Amino acid sequence: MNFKDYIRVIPDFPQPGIRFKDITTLLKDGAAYRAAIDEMKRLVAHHEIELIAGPEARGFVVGAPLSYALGVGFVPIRKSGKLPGETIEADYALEYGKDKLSMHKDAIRPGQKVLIADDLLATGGTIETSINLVRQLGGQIVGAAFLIELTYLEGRRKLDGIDVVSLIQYS
Ligand SMILES: O=P(O)(O)OC[C@H]1O[C@H](OP(=O)(O)OP(=O)(O)O)[C@H](O)[C@@H]1O
Ligand SMILES: Nc1ncnc2[nH]cnc12
Repeated sequence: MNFKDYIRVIPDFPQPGIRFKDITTLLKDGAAYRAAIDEMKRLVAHHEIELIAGPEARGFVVGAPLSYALGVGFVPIRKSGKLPGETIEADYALEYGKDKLSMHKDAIRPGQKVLIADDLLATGGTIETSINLVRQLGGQIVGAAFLIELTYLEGRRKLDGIDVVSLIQYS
């Protein structure tokens, strides 16, 4: 399946100059969505994974089905002010803005092997900060998996030493 055919590119969203990769066109196609998750599962199959962590909101629509497929837990990384328990937080910047991410302090047991999952790797700001939060809680990052990678933004550079896989690349 050519997954790129299912992604819609919208120019100048959410701000001028950004070519937004819209995954809703893939998500609404049941066969394509399932095939994409199955393929991501195949790409990470060599890792020993105990938990998947993914950032709100699109990281949930990739990370949660992947965790179901692998039979492991899912931990949400949320924008600040959304999680009800005690949290740790960190500021971050992404391709078109900045925000604050948070995790529950008891989300991860020290030493747990965690795969980070998100829909898209752009500058890597979101994932770098997600990884820092997971590590702060004692989690061991075993890899990072994305549906889409914007290779021209070189987000991988921020993920030095981490096995990064992506299903679709834009260069
Ligand atoms: O590599 P980066 O430059 O950090 O950009 C990638 C991030 O940007 C998008 O999230 P966004 O903050 O737009 O939130 P959403 O998932 O709630 O739409 C996307 O889902 C990634 O998490
Ligand atoms: N170009 C882009 N399209 C969709 N989501 C993004 N997140 C960061 N950059 C993005």
